[in-house]
Amino acid sequence: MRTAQQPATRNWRHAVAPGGLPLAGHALLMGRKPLQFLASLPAHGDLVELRLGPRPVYLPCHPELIQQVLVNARVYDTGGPVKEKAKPILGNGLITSDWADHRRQRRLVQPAFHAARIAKYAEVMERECEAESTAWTARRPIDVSHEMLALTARVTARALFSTDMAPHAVAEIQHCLPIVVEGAYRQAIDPTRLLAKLPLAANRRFDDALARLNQLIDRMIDDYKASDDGDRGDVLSALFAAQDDETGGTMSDQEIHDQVMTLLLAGIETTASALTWAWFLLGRNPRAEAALHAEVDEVLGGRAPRYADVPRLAYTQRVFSEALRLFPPAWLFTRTTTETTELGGRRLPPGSDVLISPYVLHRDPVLFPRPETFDPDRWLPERAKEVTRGSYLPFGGGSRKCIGDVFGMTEATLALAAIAGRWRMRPIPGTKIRPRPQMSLTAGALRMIPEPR
Ligand code: HEM
Repeated sequence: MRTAQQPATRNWRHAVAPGGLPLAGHALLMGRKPLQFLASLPAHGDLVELRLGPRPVYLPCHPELIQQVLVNARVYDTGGPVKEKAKPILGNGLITSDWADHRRQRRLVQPAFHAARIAKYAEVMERECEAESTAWTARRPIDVSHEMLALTARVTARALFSTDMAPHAVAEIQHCLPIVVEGAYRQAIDPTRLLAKLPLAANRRFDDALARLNQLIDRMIDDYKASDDGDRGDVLSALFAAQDDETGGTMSDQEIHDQVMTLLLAGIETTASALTWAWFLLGRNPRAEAALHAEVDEVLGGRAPRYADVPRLAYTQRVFSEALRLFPPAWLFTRTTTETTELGGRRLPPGSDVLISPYVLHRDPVLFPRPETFDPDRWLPERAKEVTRGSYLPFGGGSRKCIGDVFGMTEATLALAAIAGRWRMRPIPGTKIRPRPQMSLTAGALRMIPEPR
């Protein structure tokens, strides 16, 4: 019998995932229907072994085992083939650095995300959310995915670089980022590593978009260094000002470049995907939509939301938290063991790949009753305290927990409130979307009709 709360001494249940084939293992199942396949595995054990080709990989399904992996970042490092393929794109920044260097980098980048800086970035969020919510035409259908991506690209670009070059940078990022994200994902899942070398139009587009993003970041860095503005209140200024408490060291231009690229790739599509899912879910749940409208009307009384309103937009935040539970943008991430270790009573040799899937965890009926139901009030304080510790991980955990969690939550709360204050987002009957497990768990195009409220 599976239960959520179990003593540490219990006998963990191990299983090999069913359905493996002699050579391919579970690679075909993972390739075809990764979400359904992975979500079926907790029923088999607390730690499930699968094979992707010849390599065994491990999926811890119990929150306690997942915590063990996340908090022990030295033994469970971010390694393996996926990271090697990400390095030419992201360089050596927070996502790609190994354990020892990551600690130093995190000390240097963290100040850019302190509360006082977020308050400054929130001014950009307020402006951009207001601009987005006033740009639509009543009853003219929009692609919500496209709009949310444009919004989060503008917010992130302007929070990173608050200069006169911002409008150009925004357009360039909006154009290049989706191409780079899509290409990076294709490379990440290509076991042959040949795809990237073929003379395909898609590869040329990817190379061009990546080169343009790199040039843009270099120009922003040169521009900052040439100016004597000091602290402009943007992320770039914070990265230049950062000094390591332990060593007194600062970041080189190349390191700053790599962090900026990392922030662009980690911060834009994730928040946009979750916002898109939130609108999709609200469109199918009139009661939740009505509760959102009621809160926004009461707190804002018809004006645009401000950063200071965020704590009072509690239902709005619960809507976003629940969208993150059902459709966590980071649906799968990996760790690789750096030494022999033991997980759930099983010996893992060095170089073992471990998969962490917030999607699997968040849809486990043992952890979340009626897991498929969109119920923002799960996150009411009195109900949220019943949720098993470590079972809700939209932002990961341990020392590599998302550095942009508060940034993303603030941005999403302001975006939902600004739009819900003006519009009712009506679904178009017959519209079918399904989650696309790519770099983020995206929705693809989602057409909805904005109706004035
Ligand atoms: C709703 C939006 C977001 C979600 C769901 C999300 C999710 C995550 C998750 C799960 C991780 C951990 C991955 C791992 O452990 O391997 C992560 C890391 C990271 N995220 Fe986010 N993220 C979001 C928004 C943002 C934003 C807005 C930014 C920046 C502006 C950002 C920047 C980063 C960075 C730099 C890392 C690497 C942190 C490190 O290793 O120290 N994310 N994110």
